[in-house]
Amino acid sequence: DPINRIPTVGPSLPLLSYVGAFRFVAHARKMLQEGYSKYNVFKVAIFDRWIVVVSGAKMNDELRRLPDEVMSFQDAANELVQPVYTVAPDASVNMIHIEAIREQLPRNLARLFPCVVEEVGLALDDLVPATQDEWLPVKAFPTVAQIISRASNRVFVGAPLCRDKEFLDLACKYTNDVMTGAGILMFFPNFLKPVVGRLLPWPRRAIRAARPYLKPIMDERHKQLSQSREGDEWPDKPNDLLMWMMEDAKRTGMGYPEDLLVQAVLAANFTAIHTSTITFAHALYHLAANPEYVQPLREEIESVIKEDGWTKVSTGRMWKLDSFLKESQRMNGVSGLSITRFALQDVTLSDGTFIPARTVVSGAMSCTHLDEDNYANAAAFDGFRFSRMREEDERERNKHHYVSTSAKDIGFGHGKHACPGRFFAANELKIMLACIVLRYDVKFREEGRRPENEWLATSCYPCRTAEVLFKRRDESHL
Ligand code: HEM
Repeated sequence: DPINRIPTVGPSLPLLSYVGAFRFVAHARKMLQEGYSKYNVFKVAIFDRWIVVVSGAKMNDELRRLPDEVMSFQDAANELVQPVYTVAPDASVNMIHIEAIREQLPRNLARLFPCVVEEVGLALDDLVPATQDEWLPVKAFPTVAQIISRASNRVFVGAPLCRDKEFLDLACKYTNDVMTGAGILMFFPNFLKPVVGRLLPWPRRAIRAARPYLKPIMDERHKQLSQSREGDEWPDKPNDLLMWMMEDAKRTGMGYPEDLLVQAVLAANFTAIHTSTITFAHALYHLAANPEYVQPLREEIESVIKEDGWTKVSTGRMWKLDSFLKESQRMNGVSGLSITRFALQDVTLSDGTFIPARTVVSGAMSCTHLDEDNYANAAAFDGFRFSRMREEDERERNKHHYVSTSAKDIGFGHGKHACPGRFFAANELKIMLACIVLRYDVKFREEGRRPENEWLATSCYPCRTAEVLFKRRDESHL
């Protein structure tokens, strides 16, 4: 097997590779770093396959440039997540939510911005009811997940459903179940995945449970849509992902595919909640552990809002806020890997490495982000690293935005398949961080100490049990 010629981190003999796969679950970060330091291209074992990992910015660029017919993004997602069994059977084949996330969501961001500001404010009122008198301990990770799912669903299905606690719990649980399902299937060889996949109960249960929440809304909209002619607007027509998908379905001759729409709403929740929750909790922990960032952030946010109000455009002038989130994502990320692809044919890389067809290949994200060749003092959190770069060099002014990607900066992937939800995610996370900075002081009980990240295979979670202490600020001067 030509894959044996690629150097391995961990044991490489057939049975011993399972030992490597177990080690990878607990020590992925170390093993990726070991491979990155030693090799241009290396492989690690997971339970059902090898993953070939490329090292460094140059190789990331080479990987992302390979066309879909050679290195496929979608086939990699299918192989690793098995979405037909873990996400939703129909929405994984007919991905109407991806089309809407790619096309309509970015176009509507400015119009939806005030809705997200309102929803985040209301969610904080409910979930973080801190006073000025004493510190309120808040279990940060699940609280962030609730806020993210509420704000995201404001844009996916609108109010009041986005405030329904049971619907949001369902969406968050579904997101975790998708990850559990994908984790379970990884233990089985390819020929058994369809058998075991069909036995996973969660997607079916979630689709059944979500239907009664969505059906009345969809029926009402369908009625209105049937009565309106192409191009006609009805007063107060909702402007959200569900509406865009329903219009698309009508336009493309699918009619009113009820079940597909329910699945697509859930699938959109999966893509948005998991990644955004992890990313925001990482940033919140940096803020709580590093109070020196609070004042400069407050000054920037307050002065921009005072001058120009709070809009998508004015938020673009909050360079420090943007930089803080980007730096947090550089240091932590959601995964040790990015730009993950599946070879549909044999490929020889520029360094001579031969990759046989049907191999999963990926870029070493965390190692790229912590490489001194790419970032000075890379191991240190420097919240205003990117805003300084924009200020110091005029030519750099339009680079280093949170949403920009490059071969050195692959937190949102890079190239044709770079995350299409990142423009929305960046807005949402900036609104959340700004609201928290304006309303509260935050800290950890053990001041200045950020809890260790929890790596589970390639996933890089912030500590999921940590409490952040919140105290409401005196806002009478605002
Ligand atoms: C901070 C939060 C987020 C992070 C860190 C993130 C990260 C990523 C990454 C690394 C990829 C793979 C890119 C590649 O391999 O080149 C991706 C793809 C994707 N993301 Fe995100 N994402 C986030 C938020 C979102 C949100 C909020 C949505 C939806 C509204 C979304 C929708 C998608 C979709 C649909 C894809 C697949 C793209 C394709 O099919 O080409 N993401 N994301």
